[in-house]
Amino acid sequence: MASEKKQWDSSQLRKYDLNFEPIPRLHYKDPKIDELIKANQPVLITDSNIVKPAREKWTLEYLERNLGNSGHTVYVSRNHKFKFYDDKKILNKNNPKGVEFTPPTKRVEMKVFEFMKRLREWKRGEERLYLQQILNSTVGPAIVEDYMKFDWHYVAEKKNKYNWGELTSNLLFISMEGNVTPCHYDEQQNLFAQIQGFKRCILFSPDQFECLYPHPVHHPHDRQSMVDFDRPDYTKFPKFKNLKGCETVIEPGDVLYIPIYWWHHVESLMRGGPTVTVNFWYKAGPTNLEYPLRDHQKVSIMRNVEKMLLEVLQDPKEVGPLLRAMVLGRYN
Ligand SMILES: O=C(O)C(=O)C[C@H](CCCc1ccccc1)C(=O)O
Ligand SMILES: [Zn+2]
Repeated sequence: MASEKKQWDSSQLRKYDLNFEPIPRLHYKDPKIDELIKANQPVLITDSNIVKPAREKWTLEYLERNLGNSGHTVYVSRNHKFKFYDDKKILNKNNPKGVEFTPPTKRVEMKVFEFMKRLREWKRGEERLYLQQILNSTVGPAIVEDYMKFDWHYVAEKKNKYNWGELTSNLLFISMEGNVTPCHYDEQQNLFAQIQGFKRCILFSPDQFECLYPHPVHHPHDRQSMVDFDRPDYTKFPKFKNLKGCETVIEPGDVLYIPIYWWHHVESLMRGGPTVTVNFWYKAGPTNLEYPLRDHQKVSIMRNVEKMLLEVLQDPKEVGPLLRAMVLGRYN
């Protein structure tokens, strides 16, 4: 059969000093999908109807007409990176225990027609925009109607089979081509449904924690890697060169399972046009402690130790010295 025209090529992927295994791509009826999800392994699910109505209708024009007239959350960046930060951890007058921090991106409320205008008129080199909006009652009725027609039976079946917690939110992402969400992990299970355009997703398992150097838990960039993938500082982060990951390029109609605590770097392909994604975030299900512990459970334990130490020491500057005093020369 005529070879399918490849819809993108490797020149559209950013170059990193790393190489990756491919993430398995399986048809949504393939039972191997369940084995992988049960084992908390990433898998790309193709040809599903999970977000079928969106696949059929959510063009940028349709979204502009139907996303509703309230302001939407848009991040603005002077470069291609949109490193997420948690406002609640920034030092300010009503948060004296916060951290001195200059946000790398601006967050603004923007009407959808203004966002779309900026998208259409954007020239390379100008500041970039990234709309990241929770799908809730503020969106127009047509969007709500399409949302109700997602294949909720399929996602409910997965949720129950793996005893995930409840669905916390669906976020809508509308990104300019070339935008990057730097490497981070979330404490939620994630079904990541691609609607328009192509996104390259690079994933690392929780056991790569030592190679990715996350910011301290109390930092606004909690859960984000400190390593700049574009210019890694191998002196500060020597283990970054041992990093092992897997990657895939998701296409419209694909759904990527991003397991809880798995690191992920996401980029909208360069010169690939705007991208539209909807994610499904689920809380972790109840976990009974079984031994040997899973790697993501150790990450959760480390987080709790950092939180507890900050709680009792009060001063973030004392946490490092105490941990070093406790382990150096004793536990190594
Ligand atoms: O769905 C996910 O988990 C992603 O990381 C998708 C990612 C945008 C995420 C922005 C963000 C990062 C951290 C906390 C809250 C929001 C993308 O697609 O660019
Ligand atoms: Zn994420």
